[in-house]
Parts: sequence; structure tokens; C-alpha cells
Amino acid sequence: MTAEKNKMMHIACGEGDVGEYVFLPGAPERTIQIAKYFDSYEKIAQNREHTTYTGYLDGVKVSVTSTGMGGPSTAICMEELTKLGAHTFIRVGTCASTSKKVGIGDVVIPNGAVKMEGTSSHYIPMEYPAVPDYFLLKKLEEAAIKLGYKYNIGVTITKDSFFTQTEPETKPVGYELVNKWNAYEKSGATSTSMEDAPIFSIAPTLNSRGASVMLSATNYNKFANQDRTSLAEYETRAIEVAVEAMRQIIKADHSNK
Ligand SMILES: O=P(O)(O)O[C@H]1O[C@H](CO)[C@@H](O)[C@H]1O
Ligand SMILES: O=c1cc[nH]c(=O)[nH]1
Repeated sequence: MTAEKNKMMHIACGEGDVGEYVFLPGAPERTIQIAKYFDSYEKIAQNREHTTYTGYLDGVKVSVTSTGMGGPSTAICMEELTKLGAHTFIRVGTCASTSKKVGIGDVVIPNGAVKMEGTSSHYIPMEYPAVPDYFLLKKLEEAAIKLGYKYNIGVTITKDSFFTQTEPETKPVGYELVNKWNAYEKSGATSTSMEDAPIFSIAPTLNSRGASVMLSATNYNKFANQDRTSLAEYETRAIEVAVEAMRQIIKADHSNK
């Protein structure tokens, strides 16, 4: 925390500002879209890439904080939220399809993440797998079924760099990137984005739980241009699944107390 205001250095939230249950979109603009699903909400803070709203779901305090893009800011965000009492994190993101099984507008719930990124290795050994919390994963799947959305459960690829995925052949190490992306695909990975592996890896080290639900922004074609205007009509699907799952997680947690 900073000395003067007792606020966390990056997310700019202080004691009592956030709930134990937190949604983690990458994009700051998505925070308000998620907060609108709360029973009530207020804007708490905005600093750098981190915007936070806090409100209530079925009487329990919950928050949404944007992580920004990629592992480093996501790690900072989770660390600071944990210091303020958060213990359950659901990423609500967008991803690209890396499989014919996933089309644009599909809901994607990762059951593991390829660590094509560097942040998780600051916490845990590289050979240790990045997997979401199983209970959270189950609740996300149940929510997708309840809401009737087409969903995929599969391995996601977390990368540190966007354009080395969308145009790998143009990069100096393209010879390696292209082969890696082909290998991940042949190994069955169904999606890619930029925050899942750090969330899955860091959560247990903070005695917390992490999982992810994403909306596929593309059809199977990692080189396609993405038309973001066509996304708006689908984006709420991942949010709805995340909110419904969080309600059920909260209910289960409280009935177990
Ligand atoms: O949709 P969000 O959560 O912003 O995440 C995805 O979008 C960004 C890249 O465009 C990366 O952060 C990627 O993970
Ligand atoms: O292509 C995409 C879309 C969303 N997120 C990514 O990381 N890549």
C-alpha cells in the first residue's frame, strides 16, 4: 500500500473496498458491463489499466477489477486484491480459436493453459501445470449448460505477445513460432489469450482459486483480422456465464460454512 492514502499502489483500492469474490476482465471497458449484472454497484477506483467496481450478488460483496493485457499486470492485480481479502477469481475474457471445435461467439472454459508466457515462472517451476480450480471450472460449466450457450472445455494457450500469434511468420523467430503454434494445435489446444496461465498458476500460491471463461472472438483461423463490431452481440455470453457461476460458488461456499 502507499503510505499516504492506505491504497494499493496499482489498483488504488484500500481496506474494505473489494469483495472476496472478484471478476477479472482484461479490458477496463468490460468492468462496467460486468458490474451492471450486480444487484447494486459503485465505481471504486481507476488507476493505470485497473478499474474496479464493487457491489453485491445475492447479498455478498463482489468486485470486478480489470487486469490489463498480459501476465505482469494480472499478477500485480491478483496480489493486491488478495491483500485486501479476495480469494476467488474468475477471468472474463476474449480469446481466439485455435481449433475447428471453437467458432466465433462460442463460450470457452479452459481446463488448463500452455505457459507460453513468463509471469508464472516467477512463481512456480516451469514443469508444473497451469490448471484452473476444479470447483470453479465445474460451476462455470454448469452455468454454460444452464444458460444454453455452446461452450468448449479445453486447453488454452497463454502467450505474452499478441502479434507473434496473429502473424508469427513475419517475426525473426517465426520459424520457431509457426512450429510451436502448429504443435499446440496438433496437441489439441482450442483457444488462446494472454492471462489464463498466470491466473491459474498464481491463485494457489496466494491460497486462492482461479478460473476463466472467455468468448471466442474468432473462427478457427489464427491469422484472420478480427472485426470487433461483430463481437458486441456475443460478449455478454461469457459475462452471463461468469456471473451465474459466481452466484453458485458463493451459495455453495456459504452453505458449507
Ligand atoms: O478480452 P481481454 O480480457 O481483454 O483479453 C484478450 O484481449 C487482449 C488482446 O487483444 C488480451 O488481453 C487477451 O487476453
Ligand atoms: O486473437 C486474439 C483474441 C483475443 N485474445 C487474444 O489473445 N488473441
